[in-house]
Amino acid sequence: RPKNPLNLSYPPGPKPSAIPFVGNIADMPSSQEWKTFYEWGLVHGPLLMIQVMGQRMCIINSYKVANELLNDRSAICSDRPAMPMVNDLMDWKFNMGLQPYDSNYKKHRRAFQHGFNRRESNGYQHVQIRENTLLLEKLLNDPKKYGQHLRITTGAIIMMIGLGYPIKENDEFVRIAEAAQLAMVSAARPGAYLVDLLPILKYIPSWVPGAAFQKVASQGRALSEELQTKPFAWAMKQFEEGNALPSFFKELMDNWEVASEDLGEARHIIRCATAVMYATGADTILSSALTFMLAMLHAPEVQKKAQEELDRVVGPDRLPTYTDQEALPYINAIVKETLRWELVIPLGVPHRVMEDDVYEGYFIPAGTIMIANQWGISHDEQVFPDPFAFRPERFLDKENTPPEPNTIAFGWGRRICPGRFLAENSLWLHIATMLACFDISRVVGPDGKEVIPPREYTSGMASRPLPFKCSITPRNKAAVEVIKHSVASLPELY
Ligand code: HEM
Repeated sequence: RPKNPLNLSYPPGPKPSAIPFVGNIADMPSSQEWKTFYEWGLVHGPLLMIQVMGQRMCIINSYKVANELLNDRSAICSDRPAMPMVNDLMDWKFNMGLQPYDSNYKKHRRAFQHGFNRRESNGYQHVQIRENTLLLEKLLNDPKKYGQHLRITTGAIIMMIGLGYPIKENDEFVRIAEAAQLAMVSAARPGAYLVDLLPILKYIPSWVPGAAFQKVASQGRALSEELQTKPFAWAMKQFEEGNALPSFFKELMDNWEVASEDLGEARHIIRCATAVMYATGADTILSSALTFMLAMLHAPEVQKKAQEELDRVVGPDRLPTYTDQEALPYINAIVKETLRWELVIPLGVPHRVMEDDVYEGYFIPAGTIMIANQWGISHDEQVFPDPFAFRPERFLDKENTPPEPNTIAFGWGRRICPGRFLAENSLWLHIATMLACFDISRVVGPDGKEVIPPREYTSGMASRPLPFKCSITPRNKAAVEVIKHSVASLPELY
């Protein structure tokens, strides 16, 4: 087929190097890529193209363009780039999020959609309520360790929903999942490892000087193996003994045909899906919950307003819960603003175009990698005026409603995050109950002044705030009583 038959121009972008082939490699940022890509957008426009070692990549910095390319043309834009470092060397092929858009992927996706559609996701609210109530108690007793408590809570929620597994202190499965996830996200940054650009490198043994990635890869591979086998073996045993609690795993085992007509294949898909579930679910929810805490230190007036709403609608005698959702518009707006203000996956997960395409007169050849700069899109001041401020009010303006941040933060088209309903449920409950019970405030520094922690985030495919100090104190006696009473009324076991 003739390439670019009409000789159209490619989308604009920063000028490539004069050295043939290397393209824009020298321009590629090594951290916080989304900020550089956002600045490029201001110079070159909402759709730009770069080229690195012969690989073309489009970077999208606008909601409209992302919708038109990644949602409306999802049928030709849902493939993933080959990521040899992660997929082959670290053996993350089990992760449907990284699989090419083919019939195998579609089976994995179907299992996930079945397990986490809106109705199924709401069916796990009792898990979120229980673990969240236990979190409030921990924060009452030991608020300084909030980061650690939150991590354990999100891990506990995911393990229970995914596998029906109650985590223990220093839990082995949590350790495996966290270590594997960390290895994966740091390797999956666009261009983090040269091997993704030069796939031939994957055949170089690890003792060759400069081939450090081989060592990283072999550690990653061992973790991936543990992640796929150990928790699954535990869950299978429970299932076979008839002791399995309701979970994503059990739902799929009971209805395995949704994954495949063939039992052997269905089991394989279920094993992969449960491993993916806790590899993708815990860290992402944790990151958004931490962003909320950080935002409260930046926008104390928001916290006051939210607490007024909670006092008026819910009152001092009980915790807010899911049935209050509709009556709490300001809390709902905070959840939206949390998803917009800082992004859990700032550059999304890259898509890959499967057929030549033309957009607004520009040529986009098949094989181009499409990166939606979700951070940049969420900070487009044409769409979200005063984008760096944490201002939930923007979602309450009936005349001028901006796009819903959950249509940005969770990605696009046929690849949109299948865990989004579950994630939003967790984040909502966390935000509503934290604001009902606690004042989240700045600590006072040695100079007697309040410290506002900077908005500093880790680099990598998934991003979260760097550790920051904050003070978490019960709002009043009633809040302490409500927490204690709620914990006491929890059933002893699931
Ligand atoms: C605040 C929390 C979360 C955020 C912001 C988030 C965001 C995302 C994004 C941006 C993508 C890529 C979509 C695309 O390619 O355009 C994605 C994919 C995915 N997410 Fe999430 N996610 C979150 C929580 C979860 C949870 C709780 C689960 C599991 C229950 C989950 C499972 C997945 C899976 C399996 C994929 C791959 C989908 C595919 O390639 O078809 N995520 N997520």
